[in-house]
Amino acid sequence: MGKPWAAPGQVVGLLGGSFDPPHAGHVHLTREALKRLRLDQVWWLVSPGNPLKPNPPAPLAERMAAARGIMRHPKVKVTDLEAGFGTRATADTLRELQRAYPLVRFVWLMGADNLAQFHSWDRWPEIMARVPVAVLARPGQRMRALHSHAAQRFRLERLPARDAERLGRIAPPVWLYLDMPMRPESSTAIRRARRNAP
Ligand SMILES: Nc1ncnc2c1ncn2[C@@H]1O[C@H](COP(=O)(O)OP(=O)(O)OP(=O)(O)O)[C@@H](O)[C@H]1O
Ligand SMILES: O=C(O)c1ccc[n+]([C@@H]2O[C@H](COP(=O)([O-])O)[C@@H](O)[C@H]2O)c1
Repeated sequence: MGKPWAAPGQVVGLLGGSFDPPHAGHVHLTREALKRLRLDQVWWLVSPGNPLKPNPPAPLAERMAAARGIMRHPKVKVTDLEAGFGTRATADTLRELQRAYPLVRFVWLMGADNLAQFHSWDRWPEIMARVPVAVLARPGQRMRALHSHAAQRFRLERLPARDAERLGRIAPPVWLYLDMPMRPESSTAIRRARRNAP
């Protein structure tokens, strides 16, 4: 796959995930982020494998094809950039992206469940230092996320949601939590339902 392109100064949201499989919750998060954060683009980073998940996901090509099938929007690109870089840890992926696209402004997007365990990610403060972070609501995760270790440690760097449009142009560390109409889908639930299907 060719590398995606962004013009100098563009603000590009990054949604990293296993996408095993991709679902309507991912699409919803992406559309909300595009609109609320005024992003020029969103790039999905379909992960070769989450470093914290012991079981390997479905083959990358399968997840890429499914992601391209479900996420159709002119401003969204589904990528396997991490496979190309040979990175798994997000801190490494961001370093490579910033090296490859020095004039692009990246914003890390994630669901609230990921903020709740963000402090277990490899070199997570480096991620906060590299890019603004937007955390989007996910059912049942609001309190866990907002009381998480990462939220507490970076409480002074939290931007109010009303300033969402500015997030991508503020120097990190900076983050915000965005409430939005929530979607219940999860890949775990879909995999379970498929396993139990007759
Ligand atoms: N329904 C949803 N609402 C909001 N964010 C979501 C939703 N589903 C996934 N996300 C976010 O999308 C990103 C990628 O998610 P991922 O591919 O792990 O899907 P998942 O449904 O959480 O998978 P799994 O159940 O296997 O952990 C993560 O930041 C996650 O928080
Ligand atoms: O860098 C890490 O240590 C790290 C630990 C857990 C998850 N991540 C990233 O978080 C994103 C969401 O992962 P997942 O598996 O929950 O979809 C994906 O881009 C992973 O690579 C990254």
